[in-house]
Amino acid sequence: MAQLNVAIVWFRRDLRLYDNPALVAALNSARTVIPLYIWAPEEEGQFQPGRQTRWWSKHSVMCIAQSLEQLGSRLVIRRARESVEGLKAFITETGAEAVFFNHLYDSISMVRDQQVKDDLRSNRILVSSFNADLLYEPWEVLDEQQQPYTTFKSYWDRCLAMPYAPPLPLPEPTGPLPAVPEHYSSMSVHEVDWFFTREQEASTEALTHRWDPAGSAAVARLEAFLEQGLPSFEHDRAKTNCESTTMLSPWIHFGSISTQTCLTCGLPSFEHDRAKTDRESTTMLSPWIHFGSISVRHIYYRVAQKHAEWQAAGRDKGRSCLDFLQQMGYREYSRYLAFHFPFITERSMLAHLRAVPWRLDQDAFKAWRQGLTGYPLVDAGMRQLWSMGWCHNRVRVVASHFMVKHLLLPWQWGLKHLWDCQIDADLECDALGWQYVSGCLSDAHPFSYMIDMEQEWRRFDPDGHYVRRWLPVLSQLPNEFIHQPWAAPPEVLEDAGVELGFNYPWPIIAPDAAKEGVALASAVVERCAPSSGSSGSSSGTGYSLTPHKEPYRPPTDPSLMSSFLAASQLEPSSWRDKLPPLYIHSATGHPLSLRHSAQQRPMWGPSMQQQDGTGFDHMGRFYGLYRGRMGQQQLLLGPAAAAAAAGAKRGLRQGSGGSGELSGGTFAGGDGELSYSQIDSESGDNGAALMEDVSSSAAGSQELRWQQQQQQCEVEVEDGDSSELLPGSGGKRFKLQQQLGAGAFGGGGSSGGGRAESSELLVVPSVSAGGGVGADGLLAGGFGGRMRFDAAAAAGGDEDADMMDDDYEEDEEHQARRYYAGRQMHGRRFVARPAASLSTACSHFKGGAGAGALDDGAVESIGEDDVMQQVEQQQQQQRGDEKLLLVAEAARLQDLQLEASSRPRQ
Ligand SMILES: Cc1cc2nc3c(=O)[nH]c(=O)nc-3n(C[C@H](O)[C@H](O)[C@H](O)COP(=O)(O)OP(=O)(O)OC[C@H]3O[C@@H](n4cnc5c(N)ncnc54)[C@H](O)[C@@H]3O)c2cc1C
Repeated sequence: MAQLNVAIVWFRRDLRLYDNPALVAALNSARTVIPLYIWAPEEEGQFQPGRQTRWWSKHSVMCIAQSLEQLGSRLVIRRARESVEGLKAFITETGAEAVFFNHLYDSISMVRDQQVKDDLRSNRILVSSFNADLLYEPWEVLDEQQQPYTTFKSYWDRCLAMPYAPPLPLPEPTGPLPAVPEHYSSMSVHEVDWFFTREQEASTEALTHRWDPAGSAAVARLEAFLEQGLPSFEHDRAKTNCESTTMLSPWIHFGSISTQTCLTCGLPSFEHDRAKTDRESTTMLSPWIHFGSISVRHIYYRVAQKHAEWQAAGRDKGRSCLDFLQQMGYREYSRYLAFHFPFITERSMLAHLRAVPWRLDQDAFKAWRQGLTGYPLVDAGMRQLWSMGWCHNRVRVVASHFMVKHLLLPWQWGLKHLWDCQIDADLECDALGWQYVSGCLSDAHPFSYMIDMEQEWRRFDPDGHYVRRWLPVLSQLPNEFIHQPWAAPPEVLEDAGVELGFNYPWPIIAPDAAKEGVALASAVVERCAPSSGSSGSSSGTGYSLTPHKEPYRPPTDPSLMSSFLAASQLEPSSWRDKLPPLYIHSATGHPLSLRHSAQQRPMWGPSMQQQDGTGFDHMGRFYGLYRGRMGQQQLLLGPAAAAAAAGAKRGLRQGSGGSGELSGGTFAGGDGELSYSQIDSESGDNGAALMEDVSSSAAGSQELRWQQQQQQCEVEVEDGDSSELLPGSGGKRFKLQQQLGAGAFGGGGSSGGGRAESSELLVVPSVSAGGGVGADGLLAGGFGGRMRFDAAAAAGGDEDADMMDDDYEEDEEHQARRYYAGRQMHGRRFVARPAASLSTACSHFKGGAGAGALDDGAVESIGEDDVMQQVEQQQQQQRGDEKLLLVAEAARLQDLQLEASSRPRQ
């Protein structure tokens, strides 16, 4: 019987109507129940939602708002800097007497929720909170001494043996809900600033084609999994390609699904299928689970129900069911650890693991993020992640393990990167994953353990299907070499069109060297390990059980490290010198930092290797789709185009990565992802603030610009024929004092050309188009420089590739038309599209279009008239050498500005 007049249900990551105890309690307590959602990302500090999560939040909130409306209620959406303030203001406005919400377990939420309780209770407001996220609350599952468990097995065994079952999922309220009075204003979902910028929002548009955040979609996925995936989960879950798991995590996270719906899709084979990388062996439900769109209790009981059905039918699928539930158990455990040890997002659970002498190498980190490590399984995973925001758990394990062990990069960096780019980004699960792969938990492998990469690919992607899908540049390699292109004989590589160091990197580190590095680092760690039973550890496990949130510490604890160094009589610098060398490529193919040049491998091959644009670019990134708008025209561009497009827009801080990542294929190779690499955790800055700082990340690399500026690179333009560069072509040549063509043009745009011929940059019309004529265009280009170079040659050239600049001046109309034609050049056929000419006219798409020009089919719906119209604009804007000179000058100025803004802060 309702006793109160007005109560508020505060929705967070429990975005569903069924199995929502806070909603039920409110409905039972008050005559008017107001569902409230407060968007206050800033209060999450450095873990405020990443780009992908923002997209999901928006759509998830839209779904719950619709569901509430269907029942006669209304979701009130408010914006606040801090939820507490927003909540208090709304209570004052409504005169609410009670607030109901469901628990969250990350440290930021726990602190905030406690503050809410204290604040409201001191104002005599009733506050009640409930468990809607877990089978058991963390404080329910304790050992005999009433202490938390610190190994998963002991924890999960206890959960399975609990004397009482997890709460049954509550049904959805039936009948109409109390109406929310009109005068309580609400933002519409579209008014909320979900994203940092409009460009960022646009960059997530492609997610719409991949994901449906509605709770009903999660339920459908779960049901399908229970029928098709679960029976063989025990064997197949390691198939990493994609859908062998539920992908329910965001729904569950936001609470939009309940367990009943979940339990019928891939469950029967879960035990066999879940680890296979080349097909759908797991549920892929993680994003829904994360957002609570699906309830974990619903999943739990649907699996149990399914198990009972199979048993009754004489089918023994117990192993698969248990294996699957164990995955859910890991999620439970992540919250359990976060509750009892709230520092797990920042510090190793095992104290001595804080002594790992990390490499702190931004270039290596960047190569890893961009999928340019030269290890196909790792690179494929990172590209899938960029493209979909999701990849199979096994791939996450392999990729993160590679980062931590092969590259010796601090796991906290990886955690933040995944936080930014995963669609199911979930702080507790993310932290648990990283703590495990880094050996930071007492039941994890020790730090010295390294997974056998060969065994991984033989087991999880034996035929290379997964790698072929996400690294099309390697797709023609025979199975034998698909996972180790470096081992293929030259003729095999040539037949497959793979040019190591050019369209796919050499391995960033040799396996033996990686082992050496880990052995060295392990020596430090072991030295710092507490002896069994020493103080500071719990039960001899080495755990530091400090039960409160500790302040952030640098990845390598200096005090631990210095004691090791003192003991071993090593200087810090000499220690670092002992680490094995890395070979690093940038996204633009530029050798960012080639240390140990004596051992340097051949990096670059001939420039005309690129095929005729059937779906991948010169660095092996393949073309998907990027949707953009130019006037009324809908554009579909490849990732290079997207990269450039994003890069072209000055002030679009996250640059090409933002666009690239949505480009359907893989990531675009831009620097959007720099946002996290730039995060200085110690300062506690968040992604948003730092994106502002990464102003030079548009299309090229901050490092490049910085380096270039150091070397005072100058650009000059020379008239004349560039036949040495490209027989028969009549392009313009930019001479760079240094080889840093990329830097000279402020972006990847010109880097292809610049790098291709070492110190010379051939400027052909499409490069000027793509590389940028006009201020914005200077940042255009992305990594497609070389492609534009080729494309331009092909597009403008005759059979002997005779082209460009003169024709360009004299006959732009003719040239524009020629972009439609396929051309022969050096025996290769190029199909050049109007994009090249389009690029010159559209300030937003300048660079990309140039790249798009090569990409057969990447540009759609561009009529010839449009091209001509754009050429007209182009004629007005840019003419010949003078303009190019201006461009060069503007580029230099821009670099100066970018350099100033990107200079490391003091
Ligand atoms: C370095 C690293 C980072 C990770 N970051 C995240 C993250 O941010 N968000 C996230 O949801 N998962 C994370 N995981 C765990 C795991 O990779 C995903 O949960 C899983 O791949 C999701 O796919 P699925 O829904 O098909 O899983 P299924 O196998 O179908 O499992 C069903 C559900 O169980 C949970 N689950 C499964 N495996 C794990 C696990 N190892 N740890 C915790 N929960 C699990 C998820 O909620 C998942 O949706 C991370 C793992 C690693 C190694």
